[in-house]
Amino acid sequence: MDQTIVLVGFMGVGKTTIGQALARKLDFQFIDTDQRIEAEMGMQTTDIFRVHGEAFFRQKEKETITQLVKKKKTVLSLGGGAFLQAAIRDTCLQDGIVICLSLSFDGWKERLDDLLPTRPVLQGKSLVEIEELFYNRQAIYQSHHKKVVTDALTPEEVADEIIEFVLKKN
Ligand SMILES: Nc1ncnc2c1ncn2[C@@H]1O[C@H](COP(=O)(O)OP(=O)(O)OP(=O)(O)O)[C@@H](O)[C@H]1O
Ligand SMILES: O=C(O)C1=C[C@@H](O)[C@@H](O)[C@H](O)C1
Ligand SMILES: [Mg+2]
Repeated sequence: MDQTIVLVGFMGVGKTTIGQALARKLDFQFIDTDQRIEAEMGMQTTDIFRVHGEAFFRQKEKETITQLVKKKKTVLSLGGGAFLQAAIRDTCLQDGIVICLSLSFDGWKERLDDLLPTRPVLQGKSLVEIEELFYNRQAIYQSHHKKVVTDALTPEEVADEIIEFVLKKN
């Protein structure tokens, strides 16, 4: 099993944390696409949105993911909005194993304070608007090979469930 494992889901569901645990267990490389874009641009995501605009970020995100999903032995953690683009969904479903990480809104809300400063799409929104975005976004994450509900699981347990799935699949 050497195919790239792609983690998708809303901001803060645990893609980076779980992705790192998963990569360590599988001895795969871990790449977070937000971090990759930030390193290339030498700017934080919030500043990329502010200076260059969201459309610029989305284009960069598409180019970055299209290239990285072709790698082997990699866990790829996507930005929370990446699956808004059909081209990204298609390439990930074709070339990778797509795992959707899911969390209830109640569970997610507990992480909100940590996420707010660094997530441009949450800034300036009321809790009601954020909840609406949370539910509206769920449709795009339904393009996947496997969904894991993470509310009652530690990152290690989620990683183990993903490993069980990918080993069975191959
Ligand atoms: N299974 C879990 N149980 C408890 N806390 C978790 C779990 N997974 C992640 N967390 C915590 O939730 C927060 C958000 O996690 P993380 O940064 O990995 O999310 P993300 O999906 O990568 O977010 P983003 O899309 O915004 O980059 C972190 O503080 C992390 O420690
Ligand atoms: O959900 C989103 O639209 C985003 C999520 C983050 O991971 C970043 O990719 C960026 O802040 C946009
Ligand atoms: Mg992340």
